[in-house]
Amino acid sequence: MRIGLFGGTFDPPHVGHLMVAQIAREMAQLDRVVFIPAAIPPHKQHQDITDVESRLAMVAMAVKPFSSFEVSPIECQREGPSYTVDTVLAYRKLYPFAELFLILGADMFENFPTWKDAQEIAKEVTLLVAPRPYQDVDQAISKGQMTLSASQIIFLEMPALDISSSWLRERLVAGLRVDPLLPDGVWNWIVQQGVYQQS
Ligand SMILES: Nc1ncnc2c1ncn2[C@@H]1O[C@H](COP(=O)(O)OP(=O)(O)OP(=O)(O)O)[C@@H](O)[C@H]1O
Ligand SMILES: O=C(O)c1ccc[n+]([C@@H]2O[C@H](COP(=O)([O-])O)[C@@H](O)[C@H]2O)c1
Repeated sequence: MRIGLFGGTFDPPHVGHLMVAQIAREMAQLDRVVFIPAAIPPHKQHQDITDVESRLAMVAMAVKPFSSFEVSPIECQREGPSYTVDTVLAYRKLYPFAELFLILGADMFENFPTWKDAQEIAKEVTLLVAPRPYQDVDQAISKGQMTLSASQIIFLEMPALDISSSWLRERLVAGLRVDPLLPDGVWNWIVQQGVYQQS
């Protein structure tokens, strides 16, 4: 079994996330891609982040049409910062013989060496790195303080998609439409729940 783990804040999930997951699935022949919303993303200011139940609900809606995609609440059930090493080791325990992959954008790849127990993570997974605009991956590699062999990294072949949750949030808070860039159902849910309405 080949499992892709795709962690993120997903505040909100967008079509960029779905396309990255699709290309990862194709290029690494993944049987499953597991989207894992971080309860407390270690490198983000978490007081500004939408509650994890709402993000989990949005991701569940986003993956629904895709039979190989699923969402896991594993990081929502843990106390404290959502460290990827804990998630990877939990999956290793659940699936001792699976090939594990970690999907991440080039921005995250750049600071991967600073993650908690990055070496431990790198022992367990192959990294699937998606391009992001303005992010030079070669430079990211040379900046890294840890050595990853070429066989530990697969660069996803796709155009860099200039879509981010933060830009979508800015528009949502301003009351502007973003539905063309949201997965099916997510826009209606956001409007119904008033998730990004300014208080
Ligand atoms: N458009 C995109 N192209 C490639 N990778 C992406 C894209 N958007 C997000 N990712 C990757 O998906 C993972 C989860 O990202 P996250 O949920 O933080 O979305 P984001 O759009 O980067 O959010 P924000 O703008 O709030 O930082 C990260 O590894 C990130 O690099
Ligand atoms: O484990 C870490 O030290 C670590 C540090 C920074 C980010 N991450 C993970 O990287 C993923 C993307 O993070 P973010 O902040 O872009 O949503 C998410 O799953 C985070 O938990 C993990």
